[in-house]
Amino acid sequence: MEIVEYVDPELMAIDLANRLAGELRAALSHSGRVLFAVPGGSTPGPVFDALCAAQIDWASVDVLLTDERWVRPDHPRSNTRLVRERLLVDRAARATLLPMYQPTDTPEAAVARVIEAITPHLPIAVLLLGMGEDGHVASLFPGSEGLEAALAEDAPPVVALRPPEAEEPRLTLTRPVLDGALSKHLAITGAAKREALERAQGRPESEAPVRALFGGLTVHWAP
Ligand SMILES: O=C(O)[C@H](O)[C@@H](O)[C@H](O)[C@H](O)COP(=O)(O)O
Repeated sequence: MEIVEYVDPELMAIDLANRLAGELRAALSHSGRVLFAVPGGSTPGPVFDALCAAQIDWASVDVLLTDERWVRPDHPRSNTRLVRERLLVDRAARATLLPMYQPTDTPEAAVARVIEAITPHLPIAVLLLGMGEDGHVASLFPGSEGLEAALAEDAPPVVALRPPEAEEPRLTLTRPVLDGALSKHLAITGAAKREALERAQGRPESEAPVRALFGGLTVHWAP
């Protein structure tokens, strides 16, 4: 794991967007289509704002959420909505958003359809993750029933989880898909997340799921 430190979150967003754009271009130079996986939450918005204007062959990029909150796609907490409003605009409007949501009653009922839709596009070429202060990444929250299965090497690509700490049920990519990304970045801000990352190093994956993805991970941190 490598840690890149920035002076402030604004500079981090710009530098990280440049780096992601460079990696997407490089991936496109030897592949017809590339898969770019991104988190929801509050951290990636400024990165998306910078990245959406990048000169990339966006028409050849498929975008996938690392996880989705089980709310309608027009809900303020929807990650699909975030990506549509902040990333898939400007030049990036030509990218294709793969579904991480289906209009089913429960996330469990959506899993098979989401797996069918995303599997032909794997592996992830470029992965961006966020992290919670509890060490969760994507929606791999400590304390969730089903977490162990989602962290298994042979987990299905997507599972539904109902984390006790989260406001709503989730659909999430699992360890083999996230860890199989060709390039992995984690963006975090603030002292509490930096401490959480350091604490994670000595803890089991079940207590700090971010640990499962430490191999080859580049962490971007700003105070
Ligand atoms: O939908 C989500 O909640 C996520 O994808 C999640 O894994 C997020 O990245 C972290 O919770 C950090 O969230 P913040 O960036 O809002 O702190």
